Amino acid sequence: MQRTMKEMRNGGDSSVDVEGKSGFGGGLEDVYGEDRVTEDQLVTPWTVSVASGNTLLRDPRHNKGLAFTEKERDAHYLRGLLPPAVLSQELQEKKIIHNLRQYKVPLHRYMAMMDLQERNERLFYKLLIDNVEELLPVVYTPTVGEACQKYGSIFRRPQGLYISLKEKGKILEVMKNWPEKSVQVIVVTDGERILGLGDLGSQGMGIPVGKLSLYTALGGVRPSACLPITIDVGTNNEQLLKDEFYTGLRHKRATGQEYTELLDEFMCAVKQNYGEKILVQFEDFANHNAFELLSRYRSTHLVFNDDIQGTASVVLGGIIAALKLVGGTLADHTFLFLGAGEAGTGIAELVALEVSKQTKAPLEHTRKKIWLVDSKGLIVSSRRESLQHFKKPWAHDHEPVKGLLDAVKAIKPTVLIGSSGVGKTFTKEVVEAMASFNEKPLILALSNPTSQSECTAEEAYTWSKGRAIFASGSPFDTVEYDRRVFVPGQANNAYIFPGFGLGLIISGAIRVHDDMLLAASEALAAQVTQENFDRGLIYPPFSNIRKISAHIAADVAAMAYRLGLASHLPQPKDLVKYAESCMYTPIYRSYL
Ligand SMILES: NC(=O)C1=CN([C@@H]2O[C@H](COP(=O)(O)OP(=O)(O)OC[C@H]3O[C@@H](n4cnc5c(N)ncnc54)[C@H](OP(=O)(O)O)[C@@H]3O)[C@@H](O)[C@H]2O)C=CC1
Ligand SMILES: CC(=O)C(=O)O
Ligand SMILES: [Mg+2]
Repeated sequence: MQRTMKEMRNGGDSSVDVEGKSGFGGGLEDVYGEDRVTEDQLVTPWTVSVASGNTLLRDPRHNKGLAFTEKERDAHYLRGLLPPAVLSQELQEKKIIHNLRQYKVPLHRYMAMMDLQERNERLFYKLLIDNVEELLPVVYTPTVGEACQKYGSIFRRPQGLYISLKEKGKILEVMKNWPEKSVQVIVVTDGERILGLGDLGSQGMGIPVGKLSLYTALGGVRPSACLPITIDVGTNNEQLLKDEFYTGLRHKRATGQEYTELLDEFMCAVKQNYGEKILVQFEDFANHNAFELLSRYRSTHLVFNDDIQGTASVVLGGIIAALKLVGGTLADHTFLFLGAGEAGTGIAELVALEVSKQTKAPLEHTRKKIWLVDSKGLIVSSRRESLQHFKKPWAHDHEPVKGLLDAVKAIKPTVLIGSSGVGKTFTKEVVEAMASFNEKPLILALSNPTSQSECTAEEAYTWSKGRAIFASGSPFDTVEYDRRVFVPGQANNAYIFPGFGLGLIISGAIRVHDDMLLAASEALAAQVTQENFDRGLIYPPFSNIRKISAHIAADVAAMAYRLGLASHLPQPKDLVKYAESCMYTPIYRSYL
């Protein structure tokens, strides 16, 4: 139904003249009952369909704040609703970054960024893209971890879609409540393993929201195509269950059939609502569900587990690049992991796969140079019977070894990878041992957030006497040691998933294949320049991430075509250019 502008401004009812009528307490008449209505009275919430005037200013997707031009102010009933000054997007950006820098507490910066995202989406993304190295630690790890821990008390406006056990049997209906119809990527969590912080239940929503912000900022996927979802089956976090501000279901986690049925209904609804090619990224599920979900849905849906597969791809990319610094081929190296869960075994398997492809040796053989330590010690064959299925391939013949230090001394790895979620586990003795038999030990402390990092950059460089090649999951500042400046890299799946997802979307891929992960690793490694290597880096700087993502997307898409998994035909000639041309840019549009 077409409405006049006056109707829209008056809330749609042309018979109501709001102006001039006095009401309660000396103000205007409470025409819509907003002041008097109680929760028991029924009121229909509704909104106008054409954004103009105040509605336009309150619509984050279209709001430009003071950047609305004089003509736009006239055309869209904005006169008087804004102060007279007209500010360019660049000037707005300058003001916001200045304001952000005044906040000394990282969580306050996070909240200011979330407010901006809810107020002016394009300005939020422009700011994030133009200041990516500065703002990534704010909207992503480490600050997003603290935000999730405190989500209940900082919660203002809901972001993303909540699907809880209460919605069982009507998930498709719930999904239809989401306002966007052309969704291409869903990031979903059930909140059970949020970074290295454990079970945060429904408060895990910060993670899909943060990851999808990166899909847009780093990978150029349109914000309207991104849907963050949290599945709430309860929480086993006693503190949250007692917290009066907790936002989720207040009972223990559902497991077994109840859990499986809910997830199954969810996965069916996703396809019914958004079609065959919707990408579902599983994020921060506990490992007892993560492997199972991936294997259940990988042959029926376009699914990707970021913690298992994205992490594997980013770490393999870093190791391939690091060979330029440490020497040898991938097959020459020996790997030891602290942590044998999603990240640890995911990386281990992809490294073994790449070595197998390079050397033509069978996978069972290439796994032999990869060792993992879990909370019970080195994974060895005598433990095989009691091991979870994803650890079994790594149970090699060796006498039992309890702690990490003894494992390092026994295995003598050239590459040490932390994926335990437990901070401070790469002790001085461990790093010194690595440096005692490696000229350039490669040390990756992947656990997030910073508090859970296996060691700091400073510790890695100092304890190895400046010889370690180091990267970590959460960022560390540069370190000065022995009058040299060391720049630690960030080994984080944020390098991979935005470009990887873009590659799947632009090729119309219908399934994810391991060869696509290998293609992404190689594309990432190829982006490391000699200048980066000269500074000891094994990852390119995040400031180039859009270009990096375009290259990753192009190579992932090329692999999708090669494997016959692409449905977007014909294949574009120049996939890098095509990927770039598909990327969302957040500059303001003209509304004239
Ligand atoms: N940098 C990045 O891009 C990424 C980083 N991560 C980080 O990696 C960490 C682990 O994630 P994920 O693999 O999914 O978690 P999981 O829970 O799947 O695995 C954790 C593993 O660590 C082991 N572990 C726990 N405590 C100790 C200990 N004290 N000593 C030795 N081993 C221990 C566990 O042993 P057991 O099996 O015996 O319980 C388990 O094998 C998290 O901090 C996460 O933030 C994850 C994904 C990406
Ligand atoms: C980075 C990431 O995905 C994690 O720490 O879980
Ligand atoms: Mg994760």
